[in-house]
Amino acid sequence: MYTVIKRIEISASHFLKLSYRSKCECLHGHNWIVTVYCRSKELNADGMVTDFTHIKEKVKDKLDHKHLNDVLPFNPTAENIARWICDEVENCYKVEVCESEGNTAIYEKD
Ligand SMILES: Nc1nc2c(c(=O)[nH]1)N=C([C@H](O)[C@H](O)COP(=O)(O)OP(=O)(O)OP(=O)(O)O)CN2
Ligand SMILES: [Zn+2]
Repeated sequence: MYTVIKRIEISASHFLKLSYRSKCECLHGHNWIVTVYCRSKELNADGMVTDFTHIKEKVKDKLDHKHLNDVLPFNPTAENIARWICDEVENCYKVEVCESEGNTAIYEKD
């Protein structure tokens, strides 16, 4: 089994729609750290699990310097973002989304 791990930094704003009062309902931004894990039993014809550059493009082109509420069709919590990235990237099985040093969400496929 081969594994590749790609770490990506993103600056983006968001606000959360919540069922309770929270400061996070107000527009604010983070310097997000996203770590994408991909794995495969076999390498492709190029000798890769998934190209690091393609992983970066999928995530960064869509999210960097964007307002996440405008570009994602769901409430942009760290958990939902991790799930969305995992579904977007070829061979991805796990994504960590860190919105600040103390706040990390992880999505992993079963
Ligand atoms: N489970 C989750 N909880 C929260 C999320 C989330 O995505 N998943 N997101 C937020 C907000 O985005 C907010 O920006 C972070 O909240 P909070 O930790 O309260 O604020 P700070 O980063 O400023 O941390 P301090 O400890 O207050 O310095 C909220 N919750
Ligand atoms: Zn936030």
